[in-house]
Amino acid sequence: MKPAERAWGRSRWRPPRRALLPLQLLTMADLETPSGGAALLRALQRDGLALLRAPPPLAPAVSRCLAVCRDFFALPAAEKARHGAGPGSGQQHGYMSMLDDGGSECLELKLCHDAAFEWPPRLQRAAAAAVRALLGAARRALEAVAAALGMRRAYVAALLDDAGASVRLEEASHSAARVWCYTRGVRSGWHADNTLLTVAPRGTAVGLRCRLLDGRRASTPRECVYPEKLMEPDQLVVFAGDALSYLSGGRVPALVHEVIPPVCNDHPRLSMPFFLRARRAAVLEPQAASPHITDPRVRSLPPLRVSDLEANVRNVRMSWFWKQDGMGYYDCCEWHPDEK
Ligand SMILES: O=C(O)CCC(=O)C(=O)O
Ligand SMILES: [Fe+2]
Repeated sequence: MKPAERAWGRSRWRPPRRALLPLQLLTMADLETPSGGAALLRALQRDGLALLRAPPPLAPAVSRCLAVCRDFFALPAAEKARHGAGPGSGQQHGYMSMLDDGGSECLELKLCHDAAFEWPPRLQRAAAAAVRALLGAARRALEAVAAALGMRRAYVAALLDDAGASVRLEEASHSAARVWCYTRGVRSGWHADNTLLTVAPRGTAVGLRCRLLDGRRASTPRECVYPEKLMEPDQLVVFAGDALSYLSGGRVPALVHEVIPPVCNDHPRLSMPFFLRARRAAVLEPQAASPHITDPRVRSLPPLRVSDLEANVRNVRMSWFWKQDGMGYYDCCEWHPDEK
């Protein structure tokens, strides 16, 4: 043993855990302070993602929801199909099977469902607790980032109108959790989410792979990170999607990521990312959000309806100047089938 190692072994001092992480780790209390918000923004800009220690009720609520969902996914296909609601004003939600092409299936659990949606038995209460906890954390993270960006608080709040279930669905925020079941171990494909922010507890197995931003070209594993390898059960990974990226005029990049689920049909990987989205009818206006921005490229960004961003009309999500920098970070991105 070398002397330095012996000294280390005797010392009672241990480096703080966050020093071991290549990723920024924040608490909910950090988000209440300007320096915490600035640290989250810096991490989203530098790495593309950050870790957030969630409030104590979150982890048990998510585990309970995943346990009920696991039972649901084990049901016969015809029974599961009864709990899907096709695209409509509230968008597709409930059960969706992509087993034939993507090898996965999921339950999209929204805050507001349209009348066609029938909850799977036992799921509603477990899902509501988990979704509410994830929504709370995601909103706090968004408020903190928006404040650090100097965005108008009232503008951002108005994008997220989560009024009760009786509202018109087009006018309601369609934030949602997706419980994914990667039944056949097929990779999801690289993509950026269409969200303002995505927050996700770790899945039941490691599978999420993210392109680190300063890696830029993501062709080698060294430039990617599997955040779930670093995460504790009470932590969330937080990253931006294209809606926040647009609203910030590219100051916050949307994280490029994919899922490489383990191939194990008996114990498929389950995950529960939460997508914080604006109302579908809302219009994203970078200048209105941040009137102090003088960059002419940002000032010339036209207002963009959330539903157009989500439908990726005329490939709008690849047209923005910060995606044209030639560095390849956004290369090879695919859109989810329901976003085409
Ligand atoms: O399953 C996961 O961990 C993430 C899924 C994902 O990236 C998505 O639904 O957009
Ligand atoms: Fe995603």
